[in-house]
Amino acid sequence: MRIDYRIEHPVALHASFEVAGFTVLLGASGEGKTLLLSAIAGLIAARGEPFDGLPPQQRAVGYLPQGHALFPHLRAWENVAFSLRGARRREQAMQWLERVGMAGLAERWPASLSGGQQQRVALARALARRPSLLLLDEPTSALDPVTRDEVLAELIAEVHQAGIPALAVSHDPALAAVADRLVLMHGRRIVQIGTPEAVHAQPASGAVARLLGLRNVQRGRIVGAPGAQRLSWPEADASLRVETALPDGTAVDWHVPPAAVRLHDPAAAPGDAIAASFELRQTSPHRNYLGMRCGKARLWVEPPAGYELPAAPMLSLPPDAIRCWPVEEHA
Ligand SMILES: Nc1ncnc2c1ncn2[C@@H]1O[C@H](COP(=O)(O)OP(=O)(O)OP(=O)(O)O)[C@@H](O)[C@H]1O
Repeated sequence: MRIDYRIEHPVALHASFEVAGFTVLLGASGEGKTLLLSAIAGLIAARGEPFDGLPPQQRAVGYLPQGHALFPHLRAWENVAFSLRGARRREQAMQWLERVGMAGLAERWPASLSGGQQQRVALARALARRPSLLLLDEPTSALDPVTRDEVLAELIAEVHQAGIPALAVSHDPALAAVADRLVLMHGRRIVQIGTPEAVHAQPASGAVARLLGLRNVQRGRIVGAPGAQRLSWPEADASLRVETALPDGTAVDWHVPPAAVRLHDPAAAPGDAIAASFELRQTSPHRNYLGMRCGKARLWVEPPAGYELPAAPMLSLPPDAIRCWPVEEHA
């Protein structure tokens, strides 16, 4: 389904993109993601397709606002039945609750349900309207990481099974990772669209790289003519070797993958290595990162297994591992 909406107030925003399967619109706080969903749902004044000019109740959207917004004075099943009409509304509501694994808690009040359970009831309520488009505002924000992954897996399975295109807006890179399609918003416009694989392989800008949650996105400037270029990194008072076609003086966002950063003992460090000090360790089941302070900046390093950090480590960055993007005007 093609979305094309233009908002003038309270901020100017234009978004045009295709929603297919589980589509995630990723954007920083304040970009206008909630406004866009409200516009599509008909809750604020805006022009656009689909649903242009229709009052909210006539728009075939299932909208899950932030915090789920269940009616507190209605039981779980009554929340789901809210938009249903006819003698079978209770039965139908129960069928939707069954689908999201909540039939056993149908008589509960929203306040007695966990965040994940409320989310499922809200999803059942949105689906019960038989929408042609599902809108989800920050669907993972109220959930702890374990619940988040479970609820998300169910949500996506449900979206795929129901065959309803879903647009989720978020600034959570974890949500972006499970999308069928990613839409990146920066500076109140769409800056990149693609599968998570394609976007991760080629982020269009430093802003996109930050939105994807990449570690080690820094600011700098290209200095020198092609062939003899350096990357000036003021925060660390460093000048790095770099391979780029960008001209002398270009302000850049740049990125180096943590696994590409080399750690050295000072006695064996290359001439242009940067002095660093250990700040923190971040360990997860599959990854082990060291946060290293370099002047005013922190660089994340992913050392080889069993690596013993020297007392005064030095860091070097292979030029071919550094990716540079010109800084955008509005960045
Ligand atoms: N009713 C309003 N009056 C004035 N400004 C508003 C109003 N609602 C939103 N804004 C402004 O519009 C911009 C976009 O807001 P919006 O809530 O859509 O951002 P968002 O991308 O959803 O952010 P977040 O991720 O923090 O929820 C923000 O700068 C916000 O301050």
